[in-house]
Amino acid sequence: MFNRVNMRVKICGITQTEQAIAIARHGATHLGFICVPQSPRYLTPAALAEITEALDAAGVVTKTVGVFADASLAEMVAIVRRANLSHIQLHGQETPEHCQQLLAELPGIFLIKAIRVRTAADLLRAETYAPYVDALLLDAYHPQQLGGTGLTLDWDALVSFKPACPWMLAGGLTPENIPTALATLNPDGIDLSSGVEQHPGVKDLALVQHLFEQLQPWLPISAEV
Ligand SMILES: O=C(O)c1ccccc1N[C@@H]1O[C@H](COP(=O)(O)O)[C@@H](O)[C@H]1O
Repeated sequence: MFNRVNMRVKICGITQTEQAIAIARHGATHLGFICVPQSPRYLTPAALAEITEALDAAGVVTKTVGVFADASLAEMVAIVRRANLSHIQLHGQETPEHCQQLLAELPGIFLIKAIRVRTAADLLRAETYAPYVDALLLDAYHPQQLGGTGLTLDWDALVSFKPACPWMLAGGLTPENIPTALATLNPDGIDLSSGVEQHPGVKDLALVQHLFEQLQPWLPISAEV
């Protein structure tokens, strides 16, 4: 078993202040907030800003990730500024050109491009984003849902995925399957949502604690990028 340093651990789909604080204290390096109105985990900009202000007030140091899907540049800029987010995750059909426009508008933002993987061609497409983003994220494909599906990727099909930037594994990760996922692959980070949830938007803090127990062999973790 390898001992991974600089592992990023993102817990996504958080909607409650107390849970955000607790999850960061468990060791999450990145907290994800869904800014996609169709999602059952959607947070209004006001509710998101309330949570990030509470994190600051509690002295919690963590990266805050706004998850968007095909949102307008103006909307993303407004929400990032209002909630003082450190990261944006693009989970829709955004192109490398969109990534460049976003970085020009928000210099200093950390940009994660999510690719929903169906075929090997999607992995090649993912690599074309590497010059324009800080990290890639691979998620499972679902025909009707953009994310938070609980579906896992075919990890064996990802073993040769070595993009020219850090990458994070998502899609159906749970405290139980995370050791196998990390032993199979060598991602720079992991991202969990429904696998540590009671129901959409409400996390199960016992599962979050179990996750970090399972991650002990891969610690220390790092919030870089
Ligand atoms: O979680 C959502 O509702 C969501 C909606 C729209 C875009 C992305 C969304 N979530 C992303 O899904 C993956 C993980 O999902 P899971 O662990 O399989 O439940 C993660 O990248 C979230 O950011």
